[in-house]
Amino acid sequence: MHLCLSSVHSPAPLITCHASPSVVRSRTSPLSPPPAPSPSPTPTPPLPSLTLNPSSTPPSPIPCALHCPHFQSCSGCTHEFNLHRPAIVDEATDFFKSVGVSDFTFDSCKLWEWRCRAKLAVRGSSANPVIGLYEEGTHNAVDIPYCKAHHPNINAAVELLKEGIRELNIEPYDEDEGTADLRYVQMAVTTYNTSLPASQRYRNGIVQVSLVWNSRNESSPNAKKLLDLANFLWRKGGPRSNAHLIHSVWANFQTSTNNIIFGNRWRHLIGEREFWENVGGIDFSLDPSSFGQANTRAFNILLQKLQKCVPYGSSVADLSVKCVEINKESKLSFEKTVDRLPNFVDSSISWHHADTSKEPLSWIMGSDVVVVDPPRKGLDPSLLDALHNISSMEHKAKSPPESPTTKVKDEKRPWILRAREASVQIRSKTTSNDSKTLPQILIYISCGLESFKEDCKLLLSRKAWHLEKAYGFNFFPGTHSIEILAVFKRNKRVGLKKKKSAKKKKKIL
Ligand SMILES: C[S@@+](CC[C@H](N)C(=O)[O-])C[C@H]1O[C@@H](n2cnc3c(N)ncnc32)[C@H](O)[C@@H]1O
Repeated sequence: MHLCLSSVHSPAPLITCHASPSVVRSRTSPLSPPPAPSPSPTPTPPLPSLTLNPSSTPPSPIPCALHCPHFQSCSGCTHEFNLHRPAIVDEATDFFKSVGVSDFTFDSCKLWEWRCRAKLAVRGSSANPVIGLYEEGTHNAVDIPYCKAHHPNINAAVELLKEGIRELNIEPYDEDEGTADLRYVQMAVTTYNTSLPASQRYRNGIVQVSLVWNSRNESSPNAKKLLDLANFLWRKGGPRSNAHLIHSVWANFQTSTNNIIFGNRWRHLIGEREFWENVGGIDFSLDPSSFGQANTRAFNILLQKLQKCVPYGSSVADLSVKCVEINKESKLSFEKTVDRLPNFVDSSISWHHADTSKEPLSWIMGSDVVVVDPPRKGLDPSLLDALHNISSMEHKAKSPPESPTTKVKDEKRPWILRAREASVQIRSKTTSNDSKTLPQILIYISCGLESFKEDCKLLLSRKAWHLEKAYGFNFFPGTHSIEILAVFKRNKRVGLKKKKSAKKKKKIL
C-alpha cells in the first residue's frame, strides 16, 4: 500500500465512443488482471515471422467492440462490447449515489493496445511453444497472437521469444512434471524516449523481458540456454536490429511447484538496467519485481484528477510524502525516482519498508493526506480499523502524545525496528511532519469495486469520514473491472460511543 502525493501535468487524449450496441456478450466469471482491445488507429509495426490469420482483424461494424478471435478461449477479456463503458460503471454510479455522491464520472482512454505490462505462461513444446494466458478455469495456456489488449510491441516480443525457443531448443515448462526451462515471461513496456516527439513515444515503446527460469540460479546446468536466449532476443530485437523492440532482458529464478510466478532471485542479463517511465508529470524508475500499473495512459489521467484533490496551501506547500511499501525491492527505484524530481519540488520524502497492516497508526499519524492504493482485495482490516476509529484518536493526539512515531528510543518491536532500518529519508529540507497530525483527507484508489464498497461503507458508518468525490477510470477495457479514485474528508469530531472493531464489522457488511 502506498502513501503518496503526486504532481501531474500534460493531459492524455481521451477516447470517447458513442455508438454502443445493447448486445452484451460476456463470460460469467471475470478473471483477475485483464487484457482487452481492437482496431488500432495507427499502423502496427511489423512482427517478426508471425503468420496472421486474416480473420483476426475483420472490418468492424461495431465501434468499441473487442473483435478478438481469442475471446472465447483466452481468459483475459470477459466483455466483447461497449469497451468504452462497461456495465459495472452503472453499478458504481448507483453505489456512489447511495452514499451521497451523485456526480460520479467515468473517463475512458485507449480501448485497445492499452496493456503495457503482461505476465504470460510459457507452455507447449520447443517446436511449438504456446505463450499466453490460461483458458478460463484451467491451467491450459492459450496462444494469443495479436492480442488486442497488448501494446503492439509486447505482441512482437512474444513472437520473437517463440522464434528463440524454437531455434535454441528451449523447453517450455511442464506443469505436471515440474520440469523444463522457461515457465513464464513478464513483458513491460517503457515509452520513455525523450529523443522522440511526445506523440510517437507510446507507439515506439520498447519491452523489458523477464524470463522466469526453472532453476535455482545462473550456475544451474540449463543456464547456458538462458544466456543464449537473452542474446538471441538482443541480437534480433535490440537497438542494432531492424526492429528495435527489446529494452532489456532479465532472469527470475523460480523452482517452486506452487502457483507463484516469481521467485526471489533476479538477474539483469542484457540491455539497459534502468527502466524509466513518465506518468503524472514525473519520471519514475521501476524494478522488474515491483508492482507497475498495466495501463499507464489511464493511470496518467487518474493522477491528473488526484492532483486536484490534494489541496494546495499550507499543508501542500511543504509537501511531505511518506511512501510505505511491503516490497523491499522497490527501495532502489524510489531513490532513483526521487533523484530525478525537479528542484522546485520542496518536499520531505521518505520511503519505508513496512507492512501497513502492522501498527497502521504509525503510518497514518503525521500526515494531512493519506493515499491508499491497496491490492484488489481491499484494505487490510487493521488499517481500515485505524482509519475508521480515527475520531477517537483526536483527543489522544491533543493530549501529551503517546503516538507510535514519538516513542522512537523505547521501541522494541522487531518489525518496527526492521522497518526503521530499511527506511530512506530524502530531501528533508522542511521538516513538516507533526506526529500528532491526523489526516483530514483520505484518497482511496481501488481496482476492486466490490471490496471498495465494503471498505467505503465501513469508513462512512461511524461518521468519521464523508465521501466527497468519486471518479472511475477505464483501466481494463474488455473486462468487468474499473479503477476508482475516491476522496474522503474527515468530519468534525463526533461522539465516541459504541466502539466496534472493523474486523468484526467488515465480516457483517
Ligand atoms: C495496487 S498496487 C499500487 C502501487 C502504487 N500505488 C502504484 O500505482 O504503482 C498495491 C501496492 O501495495 C503494496 N502492498 C500490498 N500489501 C501491503 C501492505 N500490507 N503494506 C504495505 N504495502 C503493501 C504492494 O506491494 C503494491 O506495490
